Amino acid sequence: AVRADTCLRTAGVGSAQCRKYRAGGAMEGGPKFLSQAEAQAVDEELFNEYKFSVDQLMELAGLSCATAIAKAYPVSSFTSNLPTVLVVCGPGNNGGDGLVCARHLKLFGYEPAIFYPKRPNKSLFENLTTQCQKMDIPFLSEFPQEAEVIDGAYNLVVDAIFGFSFKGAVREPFGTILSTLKHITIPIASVDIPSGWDVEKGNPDGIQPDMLISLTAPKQSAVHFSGRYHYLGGRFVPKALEKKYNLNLPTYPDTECVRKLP
Ligand SMILES: NC(=O)C1=CN([C@@H]2O[C@H](COP(=O)(O)OP(=O)(O)OC[C@H]3O[C@@H](n4cnc5c(N)ncnc54)[C@H](OP(=O)(O)O)[C@@H]3O)[C@@H](O)[C@H]2O)[C@H](O)CC1
Ligand SMILES: [K+]
Repeated sequence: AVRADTCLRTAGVGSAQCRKYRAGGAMEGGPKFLSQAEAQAVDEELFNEYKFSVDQLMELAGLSCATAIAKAYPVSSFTSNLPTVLVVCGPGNNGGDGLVCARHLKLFGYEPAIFYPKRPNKSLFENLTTQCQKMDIPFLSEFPQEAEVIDGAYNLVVDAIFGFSFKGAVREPFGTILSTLKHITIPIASVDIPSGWDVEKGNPDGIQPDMLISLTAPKQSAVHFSGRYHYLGGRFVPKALEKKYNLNLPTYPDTECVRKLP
């Protein structure tokens, strides 16, 4: 059995195995890597046909992210006195996952701080913001301009800026933020997709996260992920939906909400 991501690393992009993957098929023994349209179709079906609410799935997605982070970067692995983490949240649901993740990180003993420059005028996001504020999670009023300042103040950056709806050239203020994040030396954990990457093609000049937490199923750009930790989270996909889209999801260990991918 060959997995799509390992096949690209070991057999090479041009190999027959990888052509099979790139045509969009599920690799034997590994999850299907979704196109942008497939990711959006699965998402819509979860909400419209299966009647999940955004709040429900966002809570599970954000909890998955915090859990995966706690497995890969336990508080005890940080060398600084305080287990500080900077969570950068974007304007859509990926940003909402980041807010939920920050809240769970705080409950897990981390010291998260949030930068959330573009806040949608919707009660879902307002409520998530209030929850974080009431849990004494600080919101930064400005993004640090120098990569060294981020390196000095934090142990990890959670990238929850853009997910599977990202398209085109990055607009401000996120262009400047991503340029700064390209120069930090502390690890980046990206939620669902490394922000600024094309959902299918990736971005060789973009940020290069150390961790990727793919939600529901990996997206095609995940084959270009070269960090140390790739986790799958969002253990909420009904079997019938998994079958319909040939997701070929791996099993999660007992009651875990995440699993590490090779
Ligand atoms: N099904 C699941 O597994 C679930 C996934 N979740 C998470 O949701 C995101 C997808 O969320 P969505 O709200 O659809 O989109 P994004 O968060 O990716 O981004 C949308 C916002 O980003 C802006 N945008 C898009 N492109 C650009 C750009 N080039 N520059 C600047 N800004 C951009 C966009 O702005 P518009 O002006 O275009 O509207 C939006 O504001 C998924 O990845 C998961 O993380 C759910 O939490 C749970 C279920
Ligand atoms: K992201």
